[in-house]
Amino acid sequence: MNRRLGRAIARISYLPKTLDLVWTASKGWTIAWAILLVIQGLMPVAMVYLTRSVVDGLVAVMGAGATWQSAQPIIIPAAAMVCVLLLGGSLQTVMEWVRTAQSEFVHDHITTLIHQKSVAVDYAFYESSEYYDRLNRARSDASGQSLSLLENLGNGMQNSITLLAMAAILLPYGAWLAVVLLISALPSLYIILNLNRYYHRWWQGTTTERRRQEYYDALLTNSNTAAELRLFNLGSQFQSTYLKSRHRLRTEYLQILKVQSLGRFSATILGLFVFMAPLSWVVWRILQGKMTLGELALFFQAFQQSRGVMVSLLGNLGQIYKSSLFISNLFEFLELKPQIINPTQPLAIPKQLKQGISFQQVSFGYPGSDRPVLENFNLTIPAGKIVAIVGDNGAGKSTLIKLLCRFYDPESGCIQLDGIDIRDLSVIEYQRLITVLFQFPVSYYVTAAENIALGDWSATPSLDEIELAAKNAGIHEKIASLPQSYNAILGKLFPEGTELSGGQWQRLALARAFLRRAEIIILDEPTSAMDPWAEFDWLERFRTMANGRTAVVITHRFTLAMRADIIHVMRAGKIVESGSHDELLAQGGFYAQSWKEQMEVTSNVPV
Ligand SMILES: Nc1ncnc2c1ncn2[C@@H]1O[C@H](COP(=O)(O)OP(=O)(O)OP(=O)(O)O)[C@@H](O)[C@H]1O
Repeated sequence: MNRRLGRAIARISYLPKTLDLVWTASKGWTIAWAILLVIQGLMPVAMVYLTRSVVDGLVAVMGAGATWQSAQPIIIPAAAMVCVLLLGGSLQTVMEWVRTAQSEFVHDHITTLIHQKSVAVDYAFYESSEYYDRLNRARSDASGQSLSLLENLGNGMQNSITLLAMAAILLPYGAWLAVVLLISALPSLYIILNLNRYYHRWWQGTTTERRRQEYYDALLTNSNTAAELRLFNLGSQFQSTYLKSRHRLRTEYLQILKVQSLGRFSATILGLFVFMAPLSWVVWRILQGKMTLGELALFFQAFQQSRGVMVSLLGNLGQIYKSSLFISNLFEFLELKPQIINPTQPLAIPKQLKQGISFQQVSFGYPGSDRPVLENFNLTIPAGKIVAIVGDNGAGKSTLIKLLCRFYDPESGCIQLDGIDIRDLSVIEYQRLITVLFQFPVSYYVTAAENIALGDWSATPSLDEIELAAKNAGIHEKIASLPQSYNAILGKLFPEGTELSGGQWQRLALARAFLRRAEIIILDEPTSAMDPWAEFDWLERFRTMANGRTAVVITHRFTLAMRADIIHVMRAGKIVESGSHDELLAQGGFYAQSWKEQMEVTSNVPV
């Protein structure tokens, strides 16, 4: 019970934060919205008063005989009633406009916050399914829920204003009427809050399942999977998995809807019963001649409207509760704290590497895994050298790179750059020293020039610099042959885009690296999409770029590894052999054996 209360309070505590968020996103529109709310809140009360004046006036006219003179007192309240009705109609339109503008601003603000957080969190988050659940929950209609919360808060206030004013009107007829009205609301309130909590718990618990649906939807509709899906005839298989999952969620959701509808229906019936009691009392008073017909009209309108307002106030409270449950997901996401943080007093980054990089007694295992990938691991990468790391699948090569890029920190031991622990350096400045050429570089669907400029975007490189990088990487001719040359959009996602081959995308990535001019170059199977001739050409270009810089090449290709100054052979998280190509061949160990096998396979001739 205490825990439930604690959780409820924690969620309600997001309310001021949500208001702050909406306020920051759209100050002017929010003020306009608040003014409109107050005006709209007072309008029903005005209507009730005017109705009484009109009805009492009519009764008097009918008593005195209908003449122009006796009808005069009715004209002003009747005209005022028409004005209030007209105002109500036009305010509704203005309110819609204000709400739409406000929602646009709030949506953009929330999206910006989510984007900022997604970029700021550790890379490690992207390797955990829990993160995706959180992101999914945070994104799920966050702006809609914030505005719904605000709207319901506003409507709740508007309804409260109306209700208080109505209560004031009813008070002369007996305080018990207001009490009846309030008490009748309690069971409904309980039902509404519980239903919302139940729905949210279900929604939260099914996040992974909804993500699975999105995954299968993407498999069925994505260009990456289109070829294999057709060849392996996987369409019906994926569709059936998708539909099974949809069936489960749909059935559960419809069940919840049923329970919700029943709950709301019971609340309405209860409210109607409560309404009967005061109404019977009024009818009885009129029969006794203790109330006028105008008072009957006033009472009926006031009580009927109060009941309507009460129902909608309850709805507001339920929605506020529901939205705060959903918005808590957004704030929980925004509160995620990165583990890779800057030191309070970062040391100066070495201008040029002199000694190099060294892994010292590094131990590391992935979060949630009890098996370490590296244990007391030592490795030296001398400055200005090209070092290749070869090894079988799962040996830990990529893990090594992730540690070197500071995507993760070691559990023990350290990685040093010219003798400085990289944790003592500013993360951004340190990562600025590194260029990584991935096996599957990102294909940015922007222009060719922008694709290259992204290598050093903050320096706003000139077209000459971009062209030089493209020439160095051997992709200039291809770009120049496109009708719009460097302004050509690449990829097929957008109109008039030109698709490149895998090897051409890899060359474009090399051009980015040329432009970045980083001190440390990391290559993760960078030539996997190239034929041997292209690879040879690429390697020559890479050597030009790497000249004097420190490079780490991860590869299964021995034709690539053999060009490195030093080759390390990695197996099961350990370096088992080190040396130049010739030295390793002479050792006759694992490298020599693998070399022989690979040469036999590629040439089909025993070596
Ligand atoms: N994000 C992760 N979470 C948990 N375990 C992981 C993660 N990434 C890799 N591993 C595990 O760590 C071990 C080393 O993986 P790593 O990717 O470093 O190997 P690799 O040498 O690069 O392999 P390959 O040559 O196949 O790319 C493997 O057993 C793998 O299952």
